[in-house]
Amino acid sequence: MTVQLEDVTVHFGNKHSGRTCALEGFDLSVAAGETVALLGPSGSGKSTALKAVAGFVRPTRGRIRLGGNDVTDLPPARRGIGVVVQQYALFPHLRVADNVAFGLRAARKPKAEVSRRVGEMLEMVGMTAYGRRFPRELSGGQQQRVAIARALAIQPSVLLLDEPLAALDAQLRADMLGELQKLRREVPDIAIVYVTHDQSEALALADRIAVMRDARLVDIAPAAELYAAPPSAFTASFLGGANLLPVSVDEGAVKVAGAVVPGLKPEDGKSLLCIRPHAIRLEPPEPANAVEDVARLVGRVVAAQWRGASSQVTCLVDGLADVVVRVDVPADRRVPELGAAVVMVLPVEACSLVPAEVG
Ligand SMILES: Nc1ncnc2c1ncn2[C@@H]1O[C@H](COP(=O)(O)OP(=O)(O)OP(=O)(O)O)[C@@H](O)[C@H]1O
Repeated sequence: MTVQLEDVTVHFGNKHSGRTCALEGFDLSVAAGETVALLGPSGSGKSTALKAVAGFVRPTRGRIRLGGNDVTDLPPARRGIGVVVQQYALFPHLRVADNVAFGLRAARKPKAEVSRRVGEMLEMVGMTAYGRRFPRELSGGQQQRVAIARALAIQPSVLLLDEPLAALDAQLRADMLGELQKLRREVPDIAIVYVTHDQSEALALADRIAVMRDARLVDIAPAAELYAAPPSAFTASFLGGANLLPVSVDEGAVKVAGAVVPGLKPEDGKSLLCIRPHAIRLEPPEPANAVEDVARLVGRVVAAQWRGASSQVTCLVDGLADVVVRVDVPADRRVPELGAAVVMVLPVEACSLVPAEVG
């Protein structure tokens, strides 16, 4: 079932308590079988958008449609949506199987159907052996799996997930991410909206990513496209921490700090060069092989952080005040000393141009 938010605006508070605009003119359409991640910094309006779809907040303006039907005025329980939030929110006094059965019983489904469906759901999330336990007797990851089983038991055609992995440690998060990928294959027709501030979750799960900032949608595109060719400076740095370097145009050539970026064509209104930290190579300052399709920036190392599989090295570029370049140096390459002069090699196929921020 398609989920549509049309020009949705949500204001909280009043003139006494102070008004917050949590969502402003928000448009989004999620097709049946599609997963869209809402990605953005804290307070950007992601949860509010999701709550508007679930019916937990009432839009100040705009409409919510499910399968083409206007549900803006329907209470949450009548929207037929599965919702999973960050803090599991299982009923503590009910056993696992009863938690999963809750929505089916509320809908007065026959006993045999309830027990068959609960069995299927627990099997799908690998929790068959835990049906008689109480939530407090489960780990965080197990509780979250039960929460997902409960949300899916009512066979919703829309599933809303609000930071479902945020309360889990790194290993569990990775395991659950795998489970969610599996779930998508098992319920292929469901529309999923996935709220996260974690770009790796968004990249792993979403068909499309909607990047949000200050109550608005900034960019929306297929995940790979948004990563490879971000349309805005904000998305470039939020998704993958891209470097953004000011360019000048000289006789039809794009230049960074006076160095030509061969093969890159100037584009109207785009004055920043975007390149990911892992795409840059560091070399000692020696004469270059001129035939390479690369830009070469001269500078020096000002900081280095070891991160296990790689080190992040921060460099300043000669001739570019106040601009730092972050470079990921893989563990098998030598990390230059602090203060060392280096050449940052920018392969042209990894460079794109984005507009500078306005306002
Ligand atoms: N019930 C509420 N009353 C008043 N203000 C609210 C309410 N809920 C959210 N807000 C405000 O609306 C804005 C958007 O909040 P929202 O929870 O949608 O952000 P978010 O992107 O989901 O953030 P996070 O990643 O921190 O959960 C914030 O400024 C928040 O303080």
